[in-house]
Amino acid sequence: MSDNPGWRDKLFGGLKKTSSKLSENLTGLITKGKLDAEMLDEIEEALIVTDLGPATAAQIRDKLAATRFDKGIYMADLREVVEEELTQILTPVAKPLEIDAFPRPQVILVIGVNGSGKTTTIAKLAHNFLEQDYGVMLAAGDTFRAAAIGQLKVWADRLGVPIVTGPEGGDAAGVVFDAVKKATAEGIDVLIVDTAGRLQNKRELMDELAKIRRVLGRLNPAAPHDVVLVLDATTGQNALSQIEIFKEVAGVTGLVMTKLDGSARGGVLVAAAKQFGLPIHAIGVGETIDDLRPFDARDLAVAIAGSA
Ligand SMILES: Nc1nc2c(ncn2[C@@H]2O[C@H](COP(=O)(O)OP(=O)(O)OP(=O)(O)O)[C@@H](O)[C@H]2O)c(=O)[nH]1
Repeated sequence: MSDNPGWRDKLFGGLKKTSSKLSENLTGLITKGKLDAEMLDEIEEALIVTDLGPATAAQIRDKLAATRFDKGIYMADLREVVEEELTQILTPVAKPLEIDAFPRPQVILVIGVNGSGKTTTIAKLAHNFLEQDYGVMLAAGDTFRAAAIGQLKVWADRLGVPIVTGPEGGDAAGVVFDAVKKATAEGIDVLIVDTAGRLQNKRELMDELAKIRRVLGRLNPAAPHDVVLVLDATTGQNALSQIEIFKEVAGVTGLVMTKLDGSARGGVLVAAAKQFGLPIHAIGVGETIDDLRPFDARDLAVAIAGSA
């Protein structure tokens, strides 16, 4: 990935809202007294009302109970435990998208509700793969909206990568079929496929994704190699129900969370990791092409705990 020294500032600056929310909830609870059961309850409740999720809150409570009970506790101690536990939850899921499919191309289906940052994420992924010298092609599988096709075309032009499109309202599986054939013929390494994000009509979406899968499977039984769900951090707990639904309709293999710059709800990434254990490939920290970063567990833990 390109050297973009500003991204860390963006991540830490962006997650400031999340960490401040956590501090606000916790500061009032820390007194000079020793850590007792009542204080543990209050800390757990304060953690639950952030977006980290009840299971993470319970884990942090247990750790505090095991290591600090009946001892004096300060905000710095609490931050340290939060950072440690978040690192422990996030480390196993931090997995960049690797291009290792043989035969090529590796087919990456990108799914997510409209507005989640799907198109921008596709462009950012393409940019990252180009920087690693992979040949990239895009497929406009969201045939439902002309705007989606147009937007993806603009990115393809900007990046200088080929794109396969079909008419608005056309058959998405047909576009994907053409794209795989073309990508194979041209020796492309990575084919990134945009898909429709119509959760309003779950049945239709499920049918469409199933059809895309069938068509892909006919050309290459290993495809799609990745099914990446794009989630918008600002939607908070709603992101968790989206994972639930898309897992059912599309067989999600990994996550990208966007808009971690400036969301007070970034803690939801931890809740997602704890609840689903799906790989987290990358995070979006802004609107420009360089703003997709590989997911680093410790950085995120430190940024949320505010312990930097
Ligand atoms: N701040 C910020 N904005 C982002 C990020 N990722 C995407 N966006 C913005 O979010 C908006 C929606 O992004 P799109 O990529 O168009 O989202 P989409 O899911 O394809 O949405 P539709 O085009 O409605 O299907 C755009 O204004 C993007 O610039 C991010 O990581 N941070």
